[in-house]
Amino acid sequence: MPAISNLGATTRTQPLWSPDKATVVFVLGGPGAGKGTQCQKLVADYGFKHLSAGDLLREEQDRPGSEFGEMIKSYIKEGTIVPMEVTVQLLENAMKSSMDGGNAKGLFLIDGFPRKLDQAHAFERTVVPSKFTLFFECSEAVMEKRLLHRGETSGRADDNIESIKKRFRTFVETSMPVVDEFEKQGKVVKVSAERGPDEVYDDVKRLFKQRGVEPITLKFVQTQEA
Ligand SMILES: Nc1ncnc2c1ncn2[C@@H]1O[C@H](COP(=O)(O)OP(=O)(O)O)[C@@H](O)[C@H]1O
Ligand SMILES: O=c1ccn([C@@H]2O[C@H](COP(=O)(O)OP(=O)(O)O)[C@@H](O)[C@H]2O)c(=O)[nH]1
Ligand SMILES: [Mg+2]
Repeated sequence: MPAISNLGATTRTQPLWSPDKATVVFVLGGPGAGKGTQCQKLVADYGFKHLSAGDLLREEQDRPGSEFGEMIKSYIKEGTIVPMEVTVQLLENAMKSSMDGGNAKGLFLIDGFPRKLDQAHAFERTVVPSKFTLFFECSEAVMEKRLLHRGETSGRADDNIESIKKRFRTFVETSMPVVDEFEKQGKVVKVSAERGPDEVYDDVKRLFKQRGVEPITLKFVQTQEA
């Protein structure tokens, strides 16, 4: 991944792309709601590039020589939101390299972002306005169970009960206002995320269709049996 040597993105006054050059669907929901799991399914069927803000931050945290590594580590452990200049720049860099590298249509699922109003405003003002937000609704009891299970193998510093409780609090206090704001604009697609991954995905597909987003059609060569 390219280094984030400058954090200029958020100082621009115009978006880098117009919505006809880049289609961004934000994917939100509490920690453990299943954002990453559903994004993987969507990538296979719709040709989106999946960008997880959390993954990009963890990658920058572990990049040798990063001036932001220690800062990112402590925000993640505490379940708080890394200053938006860093995250918006990481996303912009990843979007540029995806579009240079074959994602000519510029289809993006941005997973776990924006988690705070300042990030939402900065991204839409300086990178590209989003198409809509896919929001996974899930109770804390279910999310906690999933995260503790994930923590058995994830190696993540924040999949433990102390960090999970802090992340829930950040989600309610800081991230839900983002969903509320997009909802007022009619830009939220809500899905109940408590059933199994395939049942949840059936709803996602149905709702994408309603929003005019269709799967990639694969052309099969028909073979005839003698
Ligand atoms: N619908 C589901 N039912 C049960 N477990 C799920 C479901 N979706 C995801 N999981 C599991 O729950 C954990 C959290 O899912 P993940 O996709 O990483 O969520 P998020 O990105 O929202 O934190 C993972 O271990 C995943 O395998
Ligand atoms: O825009 C973002 C997205 C994530 N994070 C941090 O990264 C952590 C993990 O995010 P991720 O999306 O990977 O967690 P998930 O919800 O998928 O469990 C969050 O708790 C935050 O501390 C952040 O600061 N800004
Ligand atoms: Mg995730």
